[in-house]
Amino acid sequence: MGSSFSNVINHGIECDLLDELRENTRQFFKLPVEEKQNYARGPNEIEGYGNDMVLYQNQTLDWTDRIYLLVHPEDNRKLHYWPRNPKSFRALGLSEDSFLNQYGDKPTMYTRFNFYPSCPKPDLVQGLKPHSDGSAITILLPDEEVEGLQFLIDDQWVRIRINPHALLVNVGNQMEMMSTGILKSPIHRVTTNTDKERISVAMFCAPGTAEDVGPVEELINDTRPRLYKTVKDYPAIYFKYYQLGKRPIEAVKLY
Ligand SMILES: O=C(O)CCC(=O)C(=O)O
Ligand SMILES: [Fe+2]
Repeated sequence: MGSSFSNVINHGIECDLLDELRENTRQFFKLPVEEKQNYARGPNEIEGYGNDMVLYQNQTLDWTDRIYLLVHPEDNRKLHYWPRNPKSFRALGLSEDSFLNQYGDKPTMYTRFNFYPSCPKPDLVQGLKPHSDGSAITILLPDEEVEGLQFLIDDQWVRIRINPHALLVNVGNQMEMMSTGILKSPIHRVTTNTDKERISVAMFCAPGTAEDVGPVEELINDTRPRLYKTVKDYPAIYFKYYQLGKRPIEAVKLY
């Protein structure tokens, strides 16, 4: 089976709401740095405003600015990281259960708002380095006008064309693990533009970190082996490997 992602068009979410989400994302990144810094990621935190944590010398950095928020479970939200400005940010459809209400007992959903400034040297630096997502499923709302997202398919980078009304659904590492490789989490990256900035909003959905995540027993048989370990808190493994430039899913492969 090839890489697993698809553009979903009839998703039932109002286009106006998606446009509003993009508009709020743009407005947030246009705020003065001092105001955005009010939501700055604390040391050793993954949530908040800012770029990658720098953990290693020679770590590849991305040409992007972002804010990353835990949305589910609701009780664990850290609201001091949630922008007060633009005003409607906190009230957005994000706070509804539209994506996750059938997703187990205590699933997690993080939302990452990405801003890629125009870049004078797009051949030297990427907006987001090649990776596959650590989620089970990612729902991505890309920029409605500026391209940049590319998937690695058969060793070729394939660009995703703009479809302003589509949500892109992407399989993450945890779905690859649970499906024992039937669904593969594709490698993707974001390129930059010399004269255009770009935004996107990525919602990462996954089982709760206290859950055991690994191949579903019913899928294992003589021809389909158990390819992955069963682990708790895969995101912790993911973050450690990712910034080293290694493929995190390698850490949980059995062979
Ligand atoms: O900006 C995009 O289109 C993709 C973002 C992405 O891959 C991510 O945040 O993991
Ligand atoms: Fe991604």
